[in-house]
Amino acid sequence: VEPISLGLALAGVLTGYISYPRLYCLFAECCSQKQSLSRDALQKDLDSKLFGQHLAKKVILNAVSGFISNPKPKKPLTLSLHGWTGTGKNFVSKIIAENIYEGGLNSDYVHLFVATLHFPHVSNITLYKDQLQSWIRGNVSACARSIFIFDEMDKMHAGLIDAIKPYLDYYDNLDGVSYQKAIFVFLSNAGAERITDVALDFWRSGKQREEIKLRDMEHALSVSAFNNKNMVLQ
Ligand SMILES: Nc1ncnc2c1ncn2[C@@H]1O[C@H](COP(=O)(O)OP(=O)(O)OP(=O)(O)O)[C@@H](O)[C@H]1O
Repeated sequence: VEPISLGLALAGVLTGYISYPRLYCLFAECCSQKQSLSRDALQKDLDSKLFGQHLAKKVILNAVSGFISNPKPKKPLTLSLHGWTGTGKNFVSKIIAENIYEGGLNSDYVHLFVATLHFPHVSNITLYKDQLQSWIRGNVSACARSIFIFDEMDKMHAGLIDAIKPYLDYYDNLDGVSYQKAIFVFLSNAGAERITDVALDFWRSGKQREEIKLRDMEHALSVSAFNNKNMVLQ
């Protein structure tokens, strides 16, 4: 094969690879890869991996699959998961991430922040706030379907929570960026005592754990939220 013909053929393949996104996405992770999510696959994952969390399973399945299948959501999806340590909050976030991006938590489009690790010093709050806002803005500009997971929300400075709040609202765009397809997951131990109290009350009255309804928890959590400035649900 002549060098010129070979060069032209290679250039043609390269141009096709770069300009035809689906081809490119066969070899590299793409933001648009999983614009649709399999509800059945998510349900199967939740059923087979997550135990004892019937309420979380149901809410997460409906919220995540409904949100991803909506081509024009009015606001980002915000999930706030509460419970004692070791109840599966990080675990379920990983399941959600894996069902949206093949790389799961390692995906370029999934961002995990741990309050005590990433924002440890109260004296640096202004700096953290600027960095966090530009991180969110930059990543959503690059990929509208970005996922942000905030662990230890109950230990996060209230000023930083305020910095995130504008992105969770019904804005078409903020400074030229639309956040409506993004997903924010907040993990917190706040409200855990109330959740345990409700479960204990059900157990004491001889009821099954699965009989606990979302409204039983919502009431308990709203009381907790009212008394805790770091609860996102407020
Ligand atoms: N409901 C559950 N079903 C199945 N496995 C679970 C469940 N809860 C916890 N696990 C297991 O325990 C491990 C630790 O749980 P995980 O890190 O998700 O807890 P957490 O609620 O995020 O705790 P923390 O508040 O300390 O961050 C998980 O990786 C998983 O293997």
